[in-house]
Amino acid sequence: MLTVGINGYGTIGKRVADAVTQQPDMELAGVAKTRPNFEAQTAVRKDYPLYTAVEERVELFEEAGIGLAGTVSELVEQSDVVVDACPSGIGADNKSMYESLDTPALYQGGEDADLVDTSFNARGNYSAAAGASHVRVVSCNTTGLSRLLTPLQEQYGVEKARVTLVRRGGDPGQTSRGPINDILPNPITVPSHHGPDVNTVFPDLDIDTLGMKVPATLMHLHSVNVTLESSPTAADVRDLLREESRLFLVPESMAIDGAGKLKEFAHDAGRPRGDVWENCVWEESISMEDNDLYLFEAIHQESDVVPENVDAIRAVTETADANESIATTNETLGIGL
Ligand SMILES: NC(=O)C1=CN([C@@H]2O[C@H](COP(=O)(O)OP(=O)(O)OC[C@H]3O[C@@H](n4cnc5c(N)ncnc54)[C@H](OP(=O)(O)O)[C@@H]3O)[C@@H](O)[C@H]2O)C=CC1
Ligand SMILES: O=C(OP(=O)(O)O)[C@H](O)COP(=O)(O)O
Repeated sequence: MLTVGINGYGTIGKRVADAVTQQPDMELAGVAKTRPNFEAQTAVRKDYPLYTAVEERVELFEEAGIGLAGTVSELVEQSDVVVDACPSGIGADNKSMYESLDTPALYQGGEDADLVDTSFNARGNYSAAAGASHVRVVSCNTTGLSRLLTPLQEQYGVEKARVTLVRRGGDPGQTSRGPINDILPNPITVPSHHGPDVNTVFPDLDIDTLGMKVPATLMHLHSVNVTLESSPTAADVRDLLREESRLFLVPESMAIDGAGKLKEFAHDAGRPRGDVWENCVWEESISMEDNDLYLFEAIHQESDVVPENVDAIRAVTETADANESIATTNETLGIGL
């Protein structure tokens, strides 16, 4: 049984914590918070041992009537693996603590790639994380791109990928984010950070990316063009992608015209928090022009990295191979719409 601690209990951390509790080979050591807000209170309601991320703030929790199990270093000490889901840059600050307590750590996509031994995507490079001490689960967008490009590369070869990412401005709870009435090239420079980030998983893949931000919170949307090294039909590509467990091909018959209905579908399907762990590829959009593949896909930024974090825990501890881990994670979470 692997004991897993979660440091940073926000959008990503709380979802990873819930996912860990569903794994047959893992137990949650606890979660660390800096303050006794609604998320801390929810953790307590779920019986997750709560640790303070800042030692001097013990009193804040006491005043709020929240009992603490200890401090974050005690959480890390008793964990076989710690998942750092702190805001971008804080993971780097925490690295020395994980090292001093000799605990392997997973970081998220907001951290720099050079912080870690390897960046990680379960379908793309699972085995690269074997025995590593510091692993970065790539960002939501890079996770989505890696899942899509891996089967295309394996089956047809990728000559060049070009992707425009229409990014949500912030998550639903991030009230200070924007834009609220604009359409931004973001970053304005080309390529955006996503292409180089994909190269942390596939060093040799030729990919250019452009990013935008729009006034939406639900999902990101990718407009994808991949020049393949062979010329399958669109039907061939649909069949190939349909076989991928973390790609959901949105059928025309569902009449899902965008992220709003995708999220509604996820809620109707009983998904926790309306999470959509899979890339959502519109089946009708999959088109071939000579060697050029075109498609649209939507990525639920709050949740697609959650199964990847679970798999990365098994990858660093070498307790399962990629296929075993992906199958267990998919089954326990209920992945497959
Ligand atoms: N949201 C997204 O769409 C995605 C985010 N990521 C990446 O995941 C990481 C986390 O992002 P996200 O979950 O969105 O961020 P959030 O801000 O939602 O959650 C992070 C939480 O960490 C807590 N925190 C802040 N400082 C510390 C600290 N010193 N020690 C422990 N906890 C702390 C905060 O909670 P409190 O202070 O209340 O304890 C905060 O809620 C980032 O690297 C991000 O780039 C990756 C994919 C998608
Ligand atoms: O990693 C993400 O997006 P990104 O791949 O566009 O940087 C997450 O959606 C978080 O992005 P944010 O940095 O806009 O919160």
